[in-house]
Amino acid sequence: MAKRYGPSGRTKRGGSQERAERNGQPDKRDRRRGPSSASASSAVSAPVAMQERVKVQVNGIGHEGEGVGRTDGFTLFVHGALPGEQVEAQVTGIKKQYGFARLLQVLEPSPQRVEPPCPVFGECGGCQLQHLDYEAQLQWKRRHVADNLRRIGKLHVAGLGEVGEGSAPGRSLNGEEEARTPTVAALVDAADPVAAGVVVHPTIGMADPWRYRNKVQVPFGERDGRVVAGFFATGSHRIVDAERCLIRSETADAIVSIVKEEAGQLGIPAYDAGKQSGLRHVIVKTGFHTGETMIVLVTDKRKLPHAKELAARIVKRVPGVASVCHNVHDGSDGTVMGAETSVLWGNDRIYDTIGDVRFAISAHSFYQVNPTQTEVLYGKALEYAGLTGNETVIDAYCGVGTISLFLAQRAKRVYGVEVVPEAIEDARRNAELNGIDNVEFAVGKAEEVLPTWRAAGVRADVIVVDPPRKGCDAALLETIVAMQPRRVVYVSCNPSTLARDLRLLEDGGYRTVEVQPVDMFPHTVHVESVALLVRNGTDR
Ligand SMILES: C[S@@+](CC[C@H](N)C(=O)[O-])C[C@H]1O[C@@H](n2cnc3c(N)ncnc32)[C@H](O)[C@@H]1O
Repeated sequence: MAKRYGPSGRTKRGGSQERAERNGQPDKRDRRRGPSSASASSAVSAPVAMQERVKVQVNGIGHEGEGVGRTDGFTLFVHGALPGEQVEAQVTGIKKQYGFARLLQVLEPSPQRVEPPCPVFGECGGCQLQHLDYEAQLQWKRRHVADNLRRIGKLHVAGLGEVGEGSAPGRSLNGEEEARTPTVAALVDAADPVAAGVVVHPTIGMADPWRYRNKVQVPFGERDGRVVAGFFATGSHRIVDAERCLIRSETADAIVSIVKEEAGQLGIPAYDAGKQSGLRHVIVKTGFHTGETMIVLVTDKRKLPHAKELAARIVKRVPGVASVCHNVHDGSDGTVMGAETSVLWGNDRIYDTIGDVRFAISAHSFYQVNPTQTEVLYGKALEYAGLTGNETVIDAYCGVGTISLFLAQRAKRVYGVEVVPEAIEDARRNAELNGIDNVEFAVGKAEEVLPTWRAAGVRADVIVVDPPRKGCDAALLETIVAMQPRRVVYVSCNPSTLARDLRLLEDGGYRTVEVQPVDMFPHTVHVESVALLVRNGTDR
């Protein structure tokens, strides 16, 4: 008889489900998560009723890591269920085209189901896939990228058939499908690579996919006169008190406990939304290669009582602390830090290296959070750029210049553009720190700055883009097409906007040669990838 898994606290409902139940209206995200657009226009009357217990055959993974399955042909989203499983679930929300259900028990478990090692998995909003074997996570991420390229980008993906063929949207790659997928080497060596289609490589995972984050942001609060610190429960601002997190370092775990303890002893209050006064977040950043640590204490008021004493006590107990800062954030805009930061102890920045390049990291700097995989990702971007030392390269969306400086070591000249002025200050400082003088940074929107560079006579051989989740502005893509670089390297944290943008570039005369997914965020649904495009008529 099949082993039965109880729902436990680990299979709690997700945020969008709660939202949908609250207001009875599909919000934007709910609409996005519906079944395939092909059937979206025809209303289907649901064959299930609220609270009904149903059997669901699960065949996919949704945007929030939930199982996507069917009962009587009706699509249900079930948190905690996995592809290939049959589960019993209770219907908790019904829309025209789909519904939500709470997992009651797994009747036929997937062979890829594993026991999540974290005791708060499902309750915490941080990880979504700990119950799926790591190899299977990597396979799903590859498939997810390929599906997006095919469905949204209308690209011919090597080995995965044409649009409309094969798997349903969101369907996971199971072992059988993986076995049918031709090997990458076979595809790359194919006599006609254009006809073979875009090669989506197997996701590059981590040898040890735990404790990988170099930055954590821990919310602090008060409940029943007690300080709580941990993470926000899925889809809410309720803080779940937790001392350990398996994707942050043990040092970060220890630091958070120490701050909690010392602040308690000094009588420093934690943030209480009603009273709005006290310690709101503790941020810990660590240089992976240097071991240097920065601790940022975020409060809602300018005054942090016993601030220096607290900093001194932390430094005494934590080896490797190079900086303790105080940041004031009195808003409720959903961001963690405000604009004002002062140093309580040590320096205003720490240092780390990526490859041979040294970077200064301040309290505000954006810096990739998985240092091991960042080297893999940037290494791929560098390989795809195909530099010989004679090229002019543009790095759009350059942040603090990480990719720009990485590329500058192999290019004639690199131009970086970024919209945040402080990031460009950091980028210039980082160039100086490394004695790199063949880079030029500009503040502004990439879609506005690139046309001015073009007008000024800049001719790019390679353009690298690394946009935020919403992808590239269409005006930027048009400028790229007009500038006709030999290669475009697209680094993306969102496969759907990647696919949309690749379509525009393909229509503008580029060919997507290959895409490499890199697992920057193990145990989450996030997928990072880097794509190589070449101008039609050029060899890769
Ligand atoms: C995913 S990050 C990449 C940063 C950098 N490449 C790295 O790896 O550290 C995207 C960056 O694009 C910047 N950005 C957002 N919109 C922009 C725009 N329209 N033009 C230029 N930069 C933009 C953000 O501030 C952010 O630094």
